[in-house]
Amino acid sequence: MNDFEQLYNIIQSRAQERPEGSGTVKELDGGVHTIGKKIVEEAAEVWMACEFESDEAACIEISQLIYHLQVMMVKKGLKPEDIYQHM
Ligand SMILES: N=c1c2ncn([C@@H]3O[C@H](COP(=O)(O)OP(=O)(O)OP(=O)(O)O)[C@@H](O)[C@H]3O)c2ncn1[C@@H]1O[C@H](COP(=O)(O)O)[C@@H](O)[C@H]1O
Repeated sequence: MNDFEQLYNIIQSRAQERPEGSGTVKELDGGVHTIGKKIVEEAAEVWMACEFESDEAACIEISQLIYHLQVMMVKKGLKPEDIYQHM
């Protein structure tokens, strides 16, 4: 289990170390357009899970949305502090 910043650090280290077989590396290599599509897809899955499925299913989809948002943050060079200042 990871919190927001732990997951961010894992994604950032994947970007730097580029281990073989990493889904994160593949997604980062797809670029902003590809990552953006994953965000939109996961956002829709969050909506559907919250409207029609269990709380657990909603939590799974929300965690996946956060992952893809963080992949975008790393791709853009944005750090958690850059986001926090707007919260
Ligand atoms: N938290 C996540 C995470 N959340 C979601 N995803 C990926 O995001 C996609 C969402 O799942 P879905 O079932 O909605 O996807 P799908 O549409 O069936 O999948 P695709 O066909 O699009 O791949 C899957 O491809 C998941 O692998 C994640 N992939 C990785 N992580 C964490 O990121 C870290 C690094 O992962 P790797 O880079 O793969 O080592 C690890 O600690 C993982 O726990």
